[in-house]
Amino acid sequence: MSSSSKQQTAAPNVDARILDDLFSVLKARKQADPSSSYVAKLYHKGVDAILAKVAEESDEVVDAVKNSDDHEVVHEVADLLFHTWVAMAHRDVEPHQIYGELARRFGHSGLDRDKMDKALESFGGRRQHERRAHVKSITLTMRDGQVIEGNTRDVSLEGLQLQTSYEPKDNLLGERGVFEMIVEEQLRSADTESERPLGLEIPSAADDQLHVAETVTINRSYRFTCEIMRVADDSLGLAIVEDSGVFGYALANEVFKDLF
Ligand SMILES: N=c1c2ncn([C@@H]3O[C@H](COP(=O)(O)OP(=O)(O)OP(=O)(O)O)[C@@H](O)[C@H]3O)c2ncn1[C@@H]1O[C@H](COP(=O)(O)O)[C@@H](O)[C@H]1O
Repeated sequence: MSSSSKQQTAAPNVDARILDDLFSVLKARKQADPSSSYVAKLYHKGVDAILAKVAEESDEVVDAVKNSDDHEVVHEVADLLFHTWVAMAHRDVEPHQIYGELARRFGHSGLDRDKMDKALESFGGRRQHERRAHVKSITLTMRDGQVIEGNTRDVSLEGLQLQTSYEPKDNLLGERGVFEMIVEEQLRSADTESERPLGLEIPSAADDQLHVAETVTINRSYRFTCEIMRVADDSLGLAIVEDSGVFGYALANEVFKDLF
């Protein structure tokens, strides 16, 4: 057994977290010797071989559901999920992106999704598949008490684009902190004009404590580690750090509820 596979002897989670456990192993196998690992051998054979297995397992799931017992269905669905995860690892698509997309869709039937997609298309269009035209006012209170006004725009599920007139912008770059997305349940009604301000305080680089100036009382709040980064020559973004897909869920609820 190769040393890297020895490392995976810890008992796996027997719930959905197994998908994350598995993905960690699949990522580790990118450095493994193909002779010691089925996954490494697949990577070595290349993307066509990986996709051929996904297609093969998909056919086997279809056949099992139509003609076999539950045990066989479970076996083949596990094969399909596994090989799909290998394809994702090959593409460096992380599980949380899938979770975030499913969260975005959560609670909306297929019809709602069409409606949602249509609403989004008329709402400044869907850019790069995940981008949503979306403006929320934001108040940044620096550790020295300086207040910076801005707003979030062009939101993707990985982060928020931050626009602020604060200068020099470079002073904010690289600052890490936690920001809280606060979702106002009572404002869900479609006829409520709501510029929901988000409270955000960026600490000085030396201070990782963050006191979020909560600016909206809410039913639900989510805290995310973020880092200020440059997203274009003249604008900043809040990159969500180590998000487990909850950001996508919170954002989906916060953004899409305006549309219904
Ligand atoms: N979950 C799996 C997993 N599921 C299926 N497989 C392999 O995928 C192949 C499936 O091909 P086939 O469908 O042709 O084989 P089969 O399933 O036996 O036969 P049928 O389903 O066609 O009837 C088999 O070789 C299985 O062993 C897997 N190989 C590895 N993993 C995981 O990946 C990790 C890394 O594996 P290695 O890289 O080999 O160490 C392991 O620790 C596991 O957690």
